Amino acid sequence: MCGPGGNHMDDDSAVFGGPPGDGAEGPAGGGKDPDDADMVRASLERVRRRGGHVVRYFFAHLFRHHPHLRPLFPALMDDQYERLFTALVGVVEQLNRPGLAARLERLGRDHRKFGVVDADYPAVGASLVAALRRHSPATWDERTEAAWRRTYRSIAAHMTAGARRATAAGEPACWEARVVSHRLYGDHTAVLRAAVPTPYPWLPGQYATVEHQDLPGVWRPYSLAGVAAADERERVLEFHVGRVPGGLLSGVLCDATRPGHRLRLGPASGSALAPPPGTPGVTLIAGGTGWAPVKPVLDELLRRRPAPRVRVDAVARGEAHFYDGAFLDGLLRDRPWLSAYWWYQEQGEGLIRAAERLHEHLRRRRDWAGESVYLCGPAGFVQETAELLFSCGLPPGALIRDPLPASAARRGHVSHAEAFLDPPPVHWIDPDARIGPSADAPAAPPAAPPTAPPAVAPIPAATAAAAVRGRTRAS
Ligand SMILES: NC(=O)C1=CN([C@@H]2O[C@H](COP(=O)(O)OP(=O)(O)OC[C@H]3O[C@@H](n4cnc5c(N)ncnc54)[C@H](O)[C@@H]3O)[C@@H](O)[C@H]2O)C=CC1
Repeated sequence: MCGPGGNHMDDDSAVFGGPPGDGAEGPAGGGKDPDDADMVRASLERVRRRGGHVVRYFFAHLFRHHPHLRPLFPALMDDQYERLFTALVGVVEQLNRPGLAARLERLGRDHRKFGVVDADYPAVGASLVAALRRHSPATWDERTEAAWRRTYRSIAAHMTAGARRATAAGEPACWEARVVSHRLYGDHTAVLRAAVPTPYPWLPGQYATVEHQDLPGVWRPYSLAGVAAADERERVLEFHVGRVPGGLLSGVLCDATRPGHRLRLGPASGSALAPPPGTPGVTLIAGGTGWAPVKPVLDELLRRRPAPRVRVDAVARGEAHFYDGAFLDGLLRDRPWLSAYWWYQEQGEGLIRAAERLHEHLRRRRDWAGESVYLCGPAGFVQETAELLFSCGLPPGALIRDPLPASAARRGHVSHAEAFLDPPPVHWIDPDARIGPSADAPAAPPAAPPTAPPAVAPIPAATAAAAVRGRTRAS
């Protein structure tokens, strides 16, 4: 477990707020005056075009007046600017909406891993107001400033309340973990396992933010993979790390991580859990390392009695990219009734050819009634596949997926200003989506011994030729 005094800033969240301690004031973030939210929104809208400057000024102001806070942030601040502004925009857009209070409380809980304490909130709030004031000289007035101050007091009150509640409940700020195995597949994906000395509760489909000993302050979310029994699962965690070109943590986790290295983990989060017990049929669709959350979800489904009808569609760039093929091969050997298909492109084919093949197959399927679909992978793939499934008649409520990454919407933006004019949706690692396994989410069903296989969903004749069970090019 980590003690206080960590030095981190999350990837998807940011410290902001006013003086804490005077209690939540009405609806989250709204302050006492119902007009505050409108004033704050309008004020933020006016500086959006200069968002990059606002955030840089904010950090300069903060570190100048409170240099002791500098170590709470990573050495390299580059993407911190955008993360902070995105988080700020995300919260301001939700002012006075239901659910924001709970979101802020979870955010406060998660900020404990950075070493943030109650006393830091006023400093951050003051620098934020200073930055906003500085960048809206023509429109800033006393009423605007008062609205921001009230709003931040309310936000900070919810965040600090969440942090205090988690601490009082005995939840660690973060968990220490030690790498016990590391394997790099091809040049693209590392599968690593890490042991945690204390139980780390999580549910299939959730993720953890991870920090490596050599990159203090750089936290990134990774889905929790692995398929051991629940008690063991809490002690040995598996992560699948795809190399991100130019990425910081993924490079270290792929190339410079060895058994014995220390990691720190934030609490398990995420609401894209396995379909509820009783779901008759489930299609699991994974693109690339989107396989990581699908793996434990599949394991959970296979343990259910009666087991649902399960079909797996895994998509990758090439045969070599099925880094966990041996695991799926093993499942297929032991369960002849399980449907699992690999879709990949041949050398020389375009990146999305495999996805196109899968989509052709999905389009021909006619058995969507009562089916649930669990979908993970690259944002573009998830978005296109979801649209296709809806057009095939899958009800939106039958699709389980994480929110799309903000980076998907940022593609093509050349400046902060553009990104702020066309704000991204929240990252799939979205505080909104955070559910503490013990608090809000249903408990994982107990493991059951294998019994008779469920009925097999026959592949429609028209698609049989297009999808081959096992590790085969789907042409
Ligand atoms: N909860 C979730 O949704 C999770 C999402 N991920 C995300 O999945 C991604 C995996 O990356 P890699 O393993 O490098 O996968 P990748 O980039 O190798 O893509 C895998 C396959 O997906 C298809 N694909 C990729 N981009 C596409 C697009 N724009 N349109 C249609 N099809 C496309 C292609 O057929 C490709 O072969 C990462 O971005 C990661 O953040 C990973 C884990 C969980």
